[in-house]
Amino acid sequence: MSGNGRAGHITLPEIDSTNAEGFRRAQTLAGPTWILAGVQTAGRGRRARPWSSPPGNFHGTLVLKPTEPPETVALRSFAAALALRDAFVQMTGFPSSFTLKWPNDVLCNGGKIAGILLESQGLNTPDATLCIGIGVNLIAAPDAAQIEAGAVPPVSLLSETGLRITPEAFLDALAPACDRWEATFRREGFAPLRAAWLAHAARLGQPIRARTGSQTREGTFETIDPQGNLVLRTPAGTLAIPAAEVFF
Ligand SMILES: O=C(O)CCCC[C@@H]1SC[C@@H]2NC(=O)N[C@@H]21
Repeated sequence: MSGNGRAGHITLPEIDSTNAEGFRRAQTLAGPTWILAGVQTAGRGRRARPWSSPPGNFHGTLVLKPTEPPETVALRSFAAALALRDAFVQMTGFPSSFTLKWPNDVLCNGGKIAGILLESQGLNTPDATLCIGIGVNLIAAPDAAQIEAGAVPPVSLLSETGLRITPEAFLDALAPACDRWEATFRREGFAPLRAAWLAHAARLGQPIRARTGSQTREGTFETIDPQGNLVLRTPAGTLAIPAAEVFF
């Protein structure tokens, strides 16, 4: 997602979190930069969950300096999900295996293979930083016992396809895919990303549950709207939900 040419790469053997490192380095970086780590000792997931980060899996962060307002910056999670799916399809040749789960998980044969954590600081200021953190279970998935009841079970690329892909080889596919979706987003806005995302959405038109705080709503997954909200048709009416945990 460099926008103006290829992003730089920094590879580290071990770090607490590539997102944390992205923020520490942000003001020293000349332009968009990938930070790749062999191991994370404090990998973080969405909703303050830990992210299992063993050697052989992909743990990387793309550090950007966005100039747009927060609601536009947030839409880059869809660009990242689409880029991830493109990279998986390129590496495996199995397009039908990879689907997208709102807001920003990538599934393989219905199991969670990758997650995205967008974190930002100082948006709307000259020091604005966006860290797009991406974790991919290339060779190992966390134990299903560690996962919340009802959540999509984790899988690895190795378990699902038999392919052993290194993190470096994965980045070679992912970085250009991110650049392509970033260029599309800048040129044409969210509409083409929304259309592509919906074309690969898991459970579209089907019943799902969306948990926001202590409230869980059941309904039909209608679409995502032009702001990226989940649109859920419920007996009480149609809701546009900006943030939730989705269960199938
Ligand atoms: O909860 C999720 O699904 C998102 C997981 C994101 C994990 C990645 S691994 C690289 C980057 N660094 C982190 O600490 N987290 C993200």
